[in-house]
Amino acid sequence: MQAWTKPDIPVVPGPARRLRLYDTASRGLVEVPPPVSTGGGTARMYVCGITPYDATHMGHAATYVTFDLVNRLWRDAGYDVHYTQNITDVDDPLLERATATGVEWTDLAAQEIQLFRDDMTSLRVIPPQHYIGVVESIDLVANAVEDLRRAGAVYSVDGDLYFAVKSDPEFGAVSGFDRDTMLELFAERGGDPDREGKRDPLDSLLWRHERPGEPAWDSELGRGRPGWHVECSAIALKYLGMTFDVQGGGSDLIFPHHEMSASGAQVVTGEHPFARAYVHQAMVGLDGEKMSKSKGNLVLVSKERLAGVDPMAIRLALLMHHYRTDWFWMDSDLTDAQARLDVWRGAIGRGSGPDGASAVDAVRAALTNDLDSAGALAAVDAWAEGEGDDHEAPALVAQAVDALLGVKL
Ligand SMILES: Nc1ncnc2c1ncn2[C@@H]1O[C@H](COS(=O)(=O)NC(=O)[C@@H](N)CS)[C@@H](O)[C@H]1O
Ligand SMILES: [Zn+2]
Repeated sequence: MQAWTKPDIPVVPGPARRLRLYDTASRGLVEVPPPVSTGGGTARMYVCGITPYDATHMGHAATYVTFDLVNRLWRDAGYDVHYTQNITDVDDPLLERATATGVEWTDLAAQEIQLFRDDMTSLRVIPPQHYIGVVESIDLVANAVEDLRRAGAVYSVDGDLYFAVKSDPEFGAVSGFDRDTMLELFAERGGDPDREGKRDPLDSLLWRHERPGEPAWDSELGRGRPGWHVECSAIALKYLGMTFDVQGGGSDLIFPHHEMSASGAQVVTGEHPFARAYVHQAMVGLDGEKMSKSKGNLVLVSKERLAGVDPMAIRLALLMHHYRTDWFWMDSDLTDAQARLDVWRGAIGRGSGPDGASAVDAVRAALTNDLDSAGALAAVDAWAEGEGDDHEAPALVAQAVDALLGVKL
């Protein structure tokens, strides 16, 4: 699937810093890639993509901007970034929305994916090298299910194929949740713990056999369509391989999705871990509730753009919040962000300013410390409000704000 236009990324002089991120699995900061990475000069990341409807709300945007910071910091440190992102362009919620709105599910997916591309382009998010839809990967996913079957991890319930979670000794290592929490979240997030005939209520659907009126594809597994989690195991394994550096997504994916995707890949390969670090964006809400399609309380990037809001102000509004702290979207954030943008643009228009190299290092220090974006913004604020006679500073700071924060001044 076609991704989107890559923004230009200036090279910023001065020493880069190594990135540490909070890893959900080990509940601590980890350096990614590890200092003596076996991967040489490459850094590999998989970020779960959208299910293409109601795109792109500010929760989606927060997630993709967060992992764009990781991408930018790795490039700043000289890594060759291998970035893969999927698109869940066939799944129950998409089919339900298409039926509810009386449109062909393929048309809904196509228009929402295009909207997402436009939004990502306007927010200057660097596109993944591999932007992979499930529909174009049916054989890849079916082969992964076949691999799981050969590993003895698959059984059938009335023709639907399930993953036996007990086949992965590492199951539970991603989330660290207790069983009750797992059962509750599994039921809330698309699982079917109470289905008759399952060996373990937590076993997850790998392949849904064809039902009348539902899309289905021929495969060695029979006619049907993929379950949700295995798609991300299969796509990450094909385009990144095992033990890539970062598996990213929102915190609502910790369980079951990232747990199951990791387990599936671990059983297919017999290796672990699937990812070195599992990194999660906290939830963005509106008026006291999580922003989500099911609630319909969405603030869309495209709506703000069409209303004439500068996408760089939207990006700054997102960066005002730490990625690991749940927050609520406020229109006042946008006003504050626009004001900050005006101050910064004014400051780089001056002939000189305070020492540029130390301001840039302060931005690098904040961002590489678990993406302390608010700290990075404060460092630029301090530079913009200061006085000085460093004539190279305005250009240098503008380059760093563009390359590291993704904000074009
Ligand atoms: N309110 C929110 N705040 C922060 N992130 C969110 C929010 N809602 C969704 N996300 C994140 O946005 C990304 C896309 O969400 S999604 O459209 O529902 N799609 C999916 O979760 C699957 N297609 C992943 S394979 C996911 O990483 C999800 O965790
Ligand atoms: Zn995923």
